[in-house]
Amino acid sequence: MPKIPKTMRKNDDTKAAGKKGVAKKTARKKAAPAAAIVKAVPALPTEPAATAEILDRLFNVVVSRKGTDPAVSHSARLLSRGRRKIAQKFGEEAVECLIEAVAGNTEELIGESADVLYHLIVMWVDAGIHPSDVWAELTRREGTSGIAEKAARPRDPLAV
Ligand SMILES: N=c1c2ncn([C@@H]3O[C@H](COP(=O)(O)OP(=O)(O)OP(=O)(O)O)[C@@H](O)[C@H]3O)c2ncn1[C@@H]1O[C@H](COP(=O)(O)O)[C@@H](O)[C@H]1O
Repeated sequence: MPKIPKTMRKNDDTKAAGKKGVAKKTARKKAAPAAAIVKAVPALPTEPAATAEILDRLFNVVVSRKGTDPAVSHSARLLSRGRRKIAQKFGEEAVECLIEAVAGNTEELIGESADVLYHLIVMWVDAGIHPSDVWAELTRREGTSGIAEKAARPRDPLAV
């Protein structure tokens, strides 16, 4: 076999693959584009992202439960029991929430916060309030400090 100059051997993949180390390098080089494609395709989400959008979704679910079987749906049961019961349940959950906050129980506070939000949404459904009404009010307030807002309120002349 005729002797191949060193410079040519360097560019010959077949030769290079036969050498330990060099073969690995070549393999890595060739695999790179495929790896990049795999990285570029995001994995399909198996469950919805845990964001505040859950509040809108939960509202829609609770609305859909209105008038359905109270034996099957807790929301339907609560809604069928009327405004006073709904408000009472919200109040109970709020108290449980503040108890956990004062006790410094972080995990329990998270759970109770979820209870409060769920019961608040049931209260909105009963009262005919749409979440977007509340989001609009929060947006209107955005950027206004509570201190400034309070100072701008008209003073009650009868206040002591
Ligand atoms: N987020 C909640 C949620 N949070 C709390 N709860 C229920 O709220 C109830 C609170 O328990 P309590 O013992 O305090 O209330 P209670 O059983 O009414 O007790 P009483 O005051 O009547 O004695 C429990 O049954 C909880 O399971 C909830 N029930 C439902 N949801 C959501 O609402 C969706 C629809 O639920 P259903 O309407 O049940 O289909 C569900 O898929 C969830 O996403």
